[in-house]
Amino acid sequence: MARYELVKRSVALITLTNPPVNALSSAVRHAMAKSMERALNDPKVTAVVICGENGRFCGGADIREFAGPLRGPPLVPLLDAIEAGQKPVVAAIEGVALGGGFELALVCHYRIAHFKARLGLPEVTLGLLPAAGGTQRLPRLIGIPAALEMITTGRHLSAQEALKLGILDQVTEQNTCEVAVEFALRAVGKPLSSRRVSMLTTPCTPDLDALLEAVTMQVKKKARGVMAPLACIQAVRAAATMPYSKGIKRESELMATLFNSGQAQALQYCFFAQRTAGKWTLPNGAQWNNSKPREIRSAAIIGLGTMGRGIVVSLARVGISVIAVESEKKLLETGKQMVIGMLERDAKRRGVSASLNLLKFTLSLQDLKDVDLVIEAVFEDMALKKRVFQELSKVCRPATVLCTNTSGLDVDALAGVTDRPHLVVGMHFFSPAHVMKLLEVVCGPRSSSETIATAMSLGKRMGKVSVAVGNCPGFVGNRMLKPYLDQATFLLEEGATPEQVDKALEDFGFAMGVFRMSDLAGLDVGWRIRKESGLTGPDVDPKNPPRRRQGRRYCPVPDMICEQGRFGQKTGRGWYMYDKPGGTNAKPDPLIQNLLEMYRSRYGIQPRNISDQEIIERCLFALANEGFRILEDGIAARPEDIDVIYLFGYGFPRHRGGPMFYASMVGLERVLQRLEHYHQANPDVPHLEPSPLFKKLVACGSPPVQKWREHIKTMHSHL
Ligand SMILES: CCC/C=C/C(=O)SCCNC(=O)CCNC(=O)[C@H](O)C(C)(C)COP(=O)([O-])OP(=O)([O-])OC[C@H]1O[C@@H](n2cnc3c(N)ncnc32)[C@H](O)[C@@H]1OP(=O)([O-])[O-]
Repeated sequence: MARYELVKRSVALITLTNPPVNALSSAVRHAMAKSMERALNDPKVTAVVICGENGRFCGGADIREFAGPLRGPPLVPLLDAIEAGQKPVVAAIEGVALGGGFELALVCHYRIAHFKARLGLPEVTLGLLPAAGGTQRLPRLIGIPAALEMITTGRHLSAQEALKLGILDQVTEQNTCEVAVEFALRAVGKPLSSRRVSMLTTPCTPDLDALLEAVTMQVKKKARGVMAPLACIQAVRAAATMPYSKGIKRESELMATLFNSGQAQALQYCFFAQRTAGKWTLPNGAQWNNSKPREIRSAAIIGLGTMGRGIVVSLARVGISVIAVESEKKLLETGKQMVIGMLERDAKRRGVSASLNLLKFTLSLQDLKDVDLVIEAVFEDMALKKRVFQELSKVCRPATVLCTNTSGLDVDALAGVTDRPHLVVGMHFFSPAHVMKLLEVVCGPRSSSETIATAMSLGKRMGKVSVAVGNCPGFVGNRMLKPYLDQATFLLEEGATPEQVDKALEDFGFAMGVFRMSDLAGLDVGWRIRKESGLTGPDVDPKNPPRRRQGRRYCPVPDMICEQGRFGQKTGRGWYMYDKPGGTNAKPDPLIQNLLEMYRSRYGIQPRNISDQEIIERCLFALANEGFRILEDGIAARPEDIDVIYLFGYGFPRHRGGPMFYASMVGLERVLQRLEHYHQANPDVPHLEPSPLFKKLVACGSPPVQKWREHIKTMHSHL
């Protein structure tokens, strides 16, 4: 857990050995404490160097240990003892120094880092604050403004930036440990008092109150309802206004409040859920660590609409050659100009040169004969997509992987028209594809494990959070959206307004309420799908009772809105009104208010006051209920996968953990009761009927999310 060696006859080299990130587990803290004691007591030792094995200094406290009681020596006294020691201690930072790892570096008297190292205090992203002295030492070292920014955002710094800020003493391109040992030898005998960061005086910040106020407003706006950044600000204020001994107490009080909060649990759950999602597994035993992905050097995108353009950019910026195909010259030219502009802006932002030489634009599918992988991103029309896949079968070499970016159509039906169903897989990107992190990899029943591995690995390479899901209408994300959207429109019928529903959801933490989000996405897509499935339009049987379709409650208000040409932001009118087509500033529209009033009076609906609690319960419990059905049907393998999809694709607030985690935090029994209550009032809304899996989990005593998998026995796993 920590290796102790004597090098150059007088330097104690202490190496943290806790792969993969040398987290400060209880065993590591114990070994560190013993090693430090030995170094400080050994007269042969004149200086100490601390480093981490496998090119990684330290990833911080062991997050897995947060769930249980504290075992082993606490971190704070251990760090204090290092700083107070009479022999110079040098941190040799390679890879990462994050969280407690960064705080460990801060108590060392000197810090040397490899030029590729990254440093930071990401505790805030886990719902915590740097409570091993970080909030008190860092402001003393680099001043309040820079420390505040680092601590409240959790941003990782490059070694060069850390050097400029005065965090590091030296950055090296050579072997960091060897450089640190030489440095330590030179430091022997030099006075240490000015190197003990806790003894420094925090540099004075003019207009401290105004700065703290401005940052407070900023974090409140960015992360509505999130506690940790606010606690971080209070802790940093203590560094500016209190002596170290008092500041450290304040830091620890604030940490205690955060540590036991539901928000910290949710955020830590998200950290692990994101990593769990990458570990896909199929019933036949194939999984992430035994299936080899194909190497993808070249790809083709068919269709240069919004999605296609974003996908081209995502591929080209990670160095993959892309052939972009359109059906008409004009569309090709427009798409080309837009892609080039997007790539140039992206490259400028990242300070690199745009990889335009990787792009080729063509009108001919014949040009795709040698590519490794194709992603079809044409209009959402099954007949059109089938034609494209048939054509691809003829044109592409037999080993080319064929992917579809459909947002909900049957991937296996497309596989069926090709000569290689095993090489067909869904890659469902989210709009805008070069920005949104989520990728649903849709596994058809015939997709081979190698094909799935290839799509998952390509997603990772593009910086996406990829989640493997089964093939059913809407897959996971869009399938769950239906009950959520239905509940929102039913609430309008019953007396709510779009702005009231949105406000309740935004106060809950969503970046955007459901109606604002629908306006952004465009209302016409859903309208077309409803028309195609006979829910609205001329094909609806006139004998259908009003507000009912296919034996279920149905709200026609979204259709009425579309019939007026209100398709959302793009037409300047939707659930809200905007200054102009393409405008983003949503304002409540009196016309919508009138429409709702007329609609209610036409159907004799007496509007009632609807509480925010009812809005949240009906929208989010219906969402989670569909998640249980998805687990039952084997479309998602784990609740973590569903949560990750909602966090990265649908703006679900991270500090609530995702719909499934949120349901477990509220208490499954309570959610079940509320769903039963709403279902009784709406027996014609099947989405409100609690799923059998949900009831089973409650009957089993509502186990924590991580244990649900043991209770899920799907008849047919689609994964
Ligand atoms: C009083 C105390 C105050 C201090 C508080 C803190 O320090 S709070 C902490 C502040 N520190 C942070 O917030 C840093 C959190 N960590 C990271 O940001 C990244 O892991 C990374 C940048 C270190 C490496 O990225 P990468 O893409 O190369 O690798 P990867 O991300 O895939 O991880 C590999 C494996 O390591 C696991 N694991 C990782 N870290 C920890 C941990 N601290 N603990 C336990 N486990 C950890 C991770 O789950 C995964 O496990 P799996 O799935 O294989 O079983």
